[in-house]
Parts: sequence; C-alpha cells; structure tokens
Amino acid sequence: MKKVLTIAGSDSCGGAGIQADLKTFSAHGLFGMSVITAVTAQNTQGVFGVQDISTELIQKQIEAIFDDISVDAVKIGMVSITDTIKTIAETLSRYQVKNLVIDPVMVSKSGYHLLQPEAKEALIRYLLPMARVVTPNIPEAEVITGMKINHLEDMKKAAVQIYQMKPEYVLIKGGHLEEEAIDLLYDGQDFKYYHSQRIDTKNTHGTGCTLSSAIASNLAKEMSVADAIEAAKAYISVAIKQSFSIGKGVGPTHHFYELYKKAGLI
Ligand SMILES: Nc1ncnc2c1ncn2[C@@H]1O[C@H](COP(=O)(O)OP(=O)(O)OP(=O)(O)O)[C@@H](O)[C@H]1O
Ligand SMILES: Cc1ncc(COP(=O)(O)O)c(N)n1
Repeated sequence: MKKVLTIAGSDSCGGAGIQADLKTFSAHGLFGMSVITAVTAQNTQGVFGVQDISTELIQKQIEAIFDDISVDAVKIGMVSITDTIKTIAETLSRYQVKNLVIDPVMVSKSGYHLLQPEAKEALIRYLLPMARVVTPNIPEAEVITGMKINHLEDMKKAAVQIYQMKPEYVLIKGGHLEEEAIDLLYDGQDFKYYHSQRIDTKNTHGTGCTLSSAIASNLAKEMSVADAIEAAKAYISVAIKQSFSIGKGVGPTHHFYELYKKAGLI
C-alpha cells in the first residue's frame, strides 16, 4: 500500500485543507497521513479564526511519521507563517522526501489570508527549491512573480520565472481564467497544456487542494509528472462536476474516484 502525507491546515467544514487531501488520497486507494500546520474555523462562507500549531509540534509530527514510516509522496498546503515554513523545510531536509507537491496556498476563496503576506519570501526561499511540482493558481503566481497575468502568454512568462526559483516542475492553474480552465506545465524546456471545459458552478471550495493531492497520489503510484497531472486533472474535473451545495456559500467538490471510474467518467 502506497502512503501519502499532507502537511496543511485543517478546514472545519471539510471542503479544503487536510480534510480534502485525505479524502483525495482515500479515493485514489492510498493510505493518507497528516501533519497539521494550523486549525481554521471555516465554513462555505468564510474563515472565522485560525490557530497556528506550534513549530515544536509541527516538527514532532513530521519526525513521528518519517522516523517510522516510508512515505511515497508529500503534499504541502497552508503553511501560514514564516516560522512554520522554516520548521517544515528544516525538518524535511533531514529525510529523503520523495515526490513533494507544493500548493502555495495564499488566500481562501472567501478572501482570508491563509499565508501571512510577509511569509511569501520564506515560501519562495525555503520550500520551492524542495518541490517536485509547485501548483500556484493565477493570483498566487502573480504574488510569487510580481507580474500581472491576464492570458496564456503571461502564464508562460510567470512559469519561466517561477522555474528559476528551482522547483523541478511548475504547474500554473487556470481555474481563474475567464474561458477554458487551462493549466500550464513547465519543466524548464517545454510547455504542456491541460485543457478542460469550464464547469459552471459556484461550488469550487478546495479545488486546488484536491488537484495537488491527486497529483501527489499519482506520483506515489510512480506515474510520470505529466501523466500524474493528466489523471489529476481528469479527477478534479469530475469532482467539480459532482460538487454540491452544503451551507450557504461555496460548496465542496466530491470524491468518489472508484465510483467515477466504474461509471466510465474517468
Ligand atoms: N469552474 C471550473 N471548471 C473546470 N475546472 C476548474 C474550474 N475551476 C477550477 N478548475 C480546475 O481546478 C483545478 C484547481 O484550480 P484553481 O485555479 O481553482 O485552484 P485554486 O484557486 O488553488 O483552488 P483553491 O484555492 O480552491 O484550493 C485546476 O485544474 C483548474 O483548471
Ligand atoms: C485549511 C485550508 N487550506 C486551503 C484552503 C484553500 O481553499 P479555497 O481557496 O477553496 O478556500 C482553505 N480554504 N483552507
């Protein structure tokens, strides 16, 4: 059984963060594990409070896993503050970490700053160079590069700039584009596009968390990066199509991979 770890924040309403990640791992038939960086009080309408976990406990969670268990892939999501980032980078650097996917979570769909703006530099400096794949959405790619992204040509320029920050692959997600939801992969040489029809729904809470966890799951299964993203894109597209309303705001995606496969949806 392949084992996948998420290092991220808890989302009390279960649509994003640790909860979305663990559901995605299970839906891929994998064993999921978690290191919780922060606990958020959150629902479909907003984030109402955040408690960062101490750096001591974050370090101990990581050590407890890696000292005992072999980990086939790791996904990093919400990391909140500079101290958390430094602790994660320092602790992970003591282990052979395979297939690290970093989703540089910054602002929630409801507009809450899940990464303190001043922690951006630490994310770039300490975490990005450890990544096999980094998966910014367009607003995150804008913050990381300092450039405005309006169309595909801008996405390409941003991908080249982020690649210089030393991840192995850059995937810029086009969920925030107006037309098609095109994602762009750059490996330092070539660009690859992942197309999907834009699905007309407001229920996209946790789409980025789900996509990055699906990529980590597929990498754990020893797929190539290009194939892992292709399969993850198929997964998120169906998960968005099957999304539903819980509460009054932005609802979650739905995770039933095996069911989707049997139904011929993937
Ligand atoms: N309405 C949509 N229809 C189809 N695909 C979408 C839609 N919205 C997002 N996607 C896809 O979902 C994936 C996640 O992209 P998105 O840009 O939403 O990430 P994100 O903003 O980081 O998500 P989050 O912040 O909710 O975690 C990408 O593959 C993107 O193309
Ligand atoms: C703990 C946590 N991690 C990540 C997100 C981003 O997801 P979204 O942009 O859909 O709000 C979130 N809302 N909460």
